[in-house]
Amino acid sequence: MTNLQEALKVYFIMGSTNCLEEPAEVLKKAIAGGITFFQFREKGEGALNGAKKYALAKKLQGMCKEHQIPFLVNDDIELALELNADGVHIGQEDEPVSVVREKIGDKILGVSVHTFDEATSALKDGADYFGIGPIFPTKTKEDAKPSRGTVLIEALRENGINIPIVGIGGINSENAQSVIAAGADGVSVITAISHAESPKEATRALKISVDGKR
Ligand SMILES: Cc1ncc(COP(=O)(O)OP(=O)(O)O)c(N)n1
Ligand SMILES: Cc1ncsc1CCOP(=O)(O)O
Ligand SMILES: [Mg+2]
Repeated sequence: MTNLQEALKVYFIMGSTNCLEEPAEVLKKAIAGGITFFQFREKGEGALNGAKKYALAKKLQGMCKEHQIPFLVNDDIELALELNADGVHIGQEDEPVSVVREKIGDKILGVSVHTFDEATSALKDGADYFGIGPIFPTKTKEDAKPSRGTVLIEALRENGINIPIVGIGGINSENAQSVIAAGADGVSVITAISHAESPKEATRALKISVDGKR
């Protein structure tokens, strides 16, 4: 496996409902800007299902493969297995971490955690990395919890928990460095790239911010 900590730096999450143009076009531009990780998250009003969802996932996976970018599937374990994806991302309302670990073997398993207890359970049950957020307010996820800044990331690091962590929720090139400074290894974003006038430039700017060059 690639070094996960390093690979999580600029983590783009997207599905057709997040895009202002063809999803493949958006992904192509994000790849040109330098994303390091990708999650297919086909969710929300108007989301694709069945064969159409599979076809889009397959197309985006092919693009990621061409550029050696890990391709994860959000929530849908069966789709991830069918596609032989690099991994899955699940949250507290999805299937239990231990069950998913059993199903996916040594594929990458990302888990959303919101409290210290959720984090220690997920760690014990086989998570490879944590997604923590919303860090900042977001309109992208309707059922998101209130934003809580970077307190949980800081608490985990202060307690010696060194699993790879990405922050999520309302992150952009202006605030990404503060998430890294709190102890995250990377930032995961939807609209900062998918709704940008130039997804390529937005990705570049995020990368610079994560690398602390501004
Ligand atoms: C990297 C990353 N972190 C958190 C999430 C959110 O997962 P979840 O809480 O299961 O919510 P949905 O994305 O399924 O709506 C994520 N997808 N990715
Ligand atoms: C999926 C998810 N989980 C917590 S916040 C969020 C949405 C992030 O989207 P954005 O980067 O547009 O705020
Ligand atoms: Mg989920």
